[in-house]
Amino acid sequence: MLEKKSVVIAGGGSTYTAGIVMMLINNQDKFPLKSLKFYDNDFERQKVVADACEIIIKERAPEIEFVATTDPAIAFSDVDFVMAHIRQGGLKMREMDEKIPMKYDVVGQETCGPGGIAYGMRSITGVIELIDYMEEYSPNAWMLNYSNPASIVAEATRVLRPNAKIINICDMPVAIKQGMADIVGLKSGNDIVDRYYGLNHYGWWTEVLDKDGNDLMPQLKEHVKKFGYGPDTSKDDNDNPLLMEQSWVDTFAKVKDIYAVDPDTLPNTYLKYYLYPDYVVKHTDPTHTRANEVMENREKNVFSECRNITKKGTAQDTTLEAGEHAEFIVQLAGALAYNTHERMLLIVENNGAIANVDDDAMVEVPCIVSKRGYEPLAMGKIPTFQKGMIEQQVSVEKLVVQAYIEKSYQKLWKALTLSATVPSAEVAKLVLDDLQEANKDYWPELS
Ligand SMILES: NC(=O)c1ccc[n+]([C@@H]2O[C@H](COP(=O)([O-])OP(=O)(O)OC[C@H]3O[C@@H](n4cnc5c(N)ncnc54)[C@H](O)[C@@H]3O)[C@@H](O)[C@H]2O)c1
Ligand SMILES: O=P(O)(O)OC[C@H]1O[C@H](O[C@H]2[C@H](O)[C@@H](O)[C@@H](O)O[C@@H]2CO)[C@H](O)[C@@H](O)[C@@H]1O
Ligand SMILES: [Mn+2]
Repeated sequence: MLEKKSVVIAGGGSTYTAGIVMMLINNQDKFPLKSLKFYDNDFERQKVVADACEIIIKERAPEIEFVATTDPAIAFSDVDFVMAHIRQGGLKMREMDEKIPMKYDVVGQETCGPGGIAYGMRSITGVIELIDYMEEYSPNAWMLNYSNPASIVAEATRVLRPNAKIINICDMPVAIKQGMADIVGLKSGNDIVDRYYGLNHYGWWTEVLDKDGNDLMPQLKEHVKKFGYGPDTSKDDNDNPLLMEQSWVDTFAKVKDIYAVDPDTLPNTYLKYYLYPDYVVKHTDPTHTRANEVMENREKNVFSECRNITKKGTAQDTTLEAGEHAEFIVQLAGALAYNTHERMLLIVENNGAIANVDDDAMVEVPCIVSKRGYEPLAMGKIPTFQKGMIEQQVSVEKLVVQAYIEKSYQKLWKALTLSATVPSAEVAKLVLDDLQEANKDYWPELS
């Protein structure tokens, strides 16, 4: 009989909250809950999701105590896990992050390049606040953090709260592994055992095996060479839900060109922003970016379905469902709670995991997760190409965090200048000045 746990979801009004609730409910045999709380700093937004989730819980797992609140003392008391996914500034500020760089023909992206840097400068404040609430009200709890940009958030928490029990995570490798499983005919990404190294949204696979130890890389490389992580276009058998959206279809297909640069490894999709920034700019509509698509699709759909459930008073035929994103965070909580020793990709302090990268870099590598926390696996020495890229990007992320702490315009300018997505210091300054103006309600005042 497993001991029941209590969870607070921070960012209760997120478009991902309902999916995590569905996953938690479906996993009551593996991760039983005593209580589930929602916390958000926007009462109205959270209420839409909370009202629907209250109905879902009453219908499917009425034994779980449910509370939604904007009061940190209520939210963070007596919990074992904080599952965090806040978006400081909301999707409206994401739109700014994406559109401002595009004015100067620079990649406009949520987590990469100047947009990611701008978002990082907003997120640090919010995530540090959540850590402080957790440490005040439930000092033994773990925070499992999805809030982006995960690399910059991870570096900030390493520096500002070095002893905090926070694990920063990303679902992109999880989604890619599901894509790999589809390519080789395995059921799930969980059937894959991998070796991977890099930073968040910036990494490479060196080994992909099945559970019997068979090497899947040759088959995957044959596929990726032709189709990236997209489906074989000669067949009509794609059922990956992510590939229902054209922008993700394009991203998965572009992996073909990322792979061509280093055919010894298999890449993370996000490397396209650093290796092909000119292509990305050329293929982005500066007046209608991904933030617009998310507001018009995922946000609209989730919120209208939640309102629908509340209006009907039942969720019996709901379209809300749990995906890989929810599966990963619930699986991680289960591994920490019940000592499963599962192998998972986490964003952790390097300390030798990548032998020829600085110890204090926040890297993404496979870890063994148990009641004691996580133990990173040694990935050994990496080649010159990846080492050079990683050192450049780690420096960008460190400069952002230093700029935040020291309130330094100069350091932030250096961070943008050093990003592989930005062509010159001059362009970096133009983009930075516009981002600073747009973020004046969120960033520390820089001088
Ligand atoms: N790490 C990953 O791989 C991964 C995957 C998917 C989403 N995400 C991240 O998850 C987050 C949520 O994404 P979304 O599209 O659902 O965003 P969203 O805007 O729909 O939801 C975020 C919620 O956080 C709340 N919020 C913002 N600042 C807050 C604060 N300081 N304290 C408490 N609540 C706060 C907002 O009111 C909102 O309800 C984003 O940071 C996104 O980038 C990360
Ligand atoms: O543009 P968005 O908001 O749709 O996505 C941005 C996020 O993209 C990645 O997450 C994917 C994930 O890989 C996939 O499994 C599924 O859950 O969709 C997610 C996006 O909707 C990325 O890892 C995140 O960091 C981004 O925020
Ligand atoms: Mn991610």
